[in-house]
Amino acid sequence: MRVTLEEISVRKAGRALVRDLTLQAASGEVLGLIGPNGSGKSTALRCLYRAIRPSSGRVWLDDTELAALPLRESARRIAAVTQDSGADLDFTVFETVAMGRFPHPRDPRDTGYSVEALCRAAMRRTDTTHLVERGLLSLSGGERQRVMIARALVQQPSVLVLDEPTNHLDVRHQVELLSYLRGCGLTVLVALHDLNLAAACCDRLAVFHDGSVVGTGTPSEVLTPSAVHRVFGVTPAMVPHPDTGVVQLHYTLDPENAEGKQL
Ligand SMILES: Nc1ncnc2c1ncn2[C@@H]1O[C@H](COP(=O)(O)OP(=O)(O)OP(=O)(O)O)[C@@H](O)[C@H]1O
Repeated sequence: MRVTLEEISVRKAGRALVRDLTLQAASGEVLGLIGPNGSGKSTALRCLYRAIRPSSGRVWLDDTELAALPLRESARRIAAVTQDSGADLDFTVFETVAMGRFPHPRDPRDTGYSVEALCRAAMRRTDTTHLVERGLLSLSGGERQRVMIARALVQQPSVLVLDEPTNHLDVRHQVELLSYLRGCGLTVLVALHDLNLAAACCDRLAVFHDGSVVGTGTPSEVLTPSAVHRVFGVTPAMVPHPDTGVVQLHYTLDPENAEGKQL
């Protein structure tokens, strides 16, 4: 399913959070959203999973305008894993994962077995089976994040939206998740801060800066030293990955640079 954000603007308290933002992910493409803190990545994704309504512009799923779809219908097509997903849900892991079926009408012939099988498969994929009886609130940040990804998979969407899905994950689970995203065949829009993971995982990247998209292209087209310096204010060294050839960034830590700067 193709996803298009067309000239989206979002205004809050008299300020534009994103401005005239246009973005397209082809069907089955993994599109990475990268950019500094506050550049508008989450705001753009929120318009897609309908947590906020754009002040102007349109969102399309193939040729259907998102705003014309009932919420439940769009929830069948789009699953979102957000930065704060599940932070306040007092349910067991299994109950939480099973909530992914909520947008789907219940088939009267469904004995519950197929839903359970779907949940078990999603928990196996996200390495959360051993947590099945645990309360969500008792989990670590990374465990909870993997449970929320399992819930999104159980939704069986065509479009997967993930906002910083790796931020609590250890390196093994980061690699497993991003490997899954690369091969899953769904249209994926994923905001990532780690540019090396973004380069390894994504077919194309959209670079956000100050509420606008300032560049799109393959990782090697977009991640040039000058572009990274312009947008992020750091100058990395670039080397190709020895096995895949994908561009990788290396940073030099310079204490001189930090003097007088506010973090
Ligand atoms: N509800 C809101 N009211 C006012 N300003 C907001 C609101 N939500 C977001 N913003 C502001 O909009 C800008 C874009 O925020 P957004 O969360 O989209 O950025 P981001 O690129 O996802 O950042 P990060 O990488 O830090 O997650 C920021 O300056 C943020 O403070």
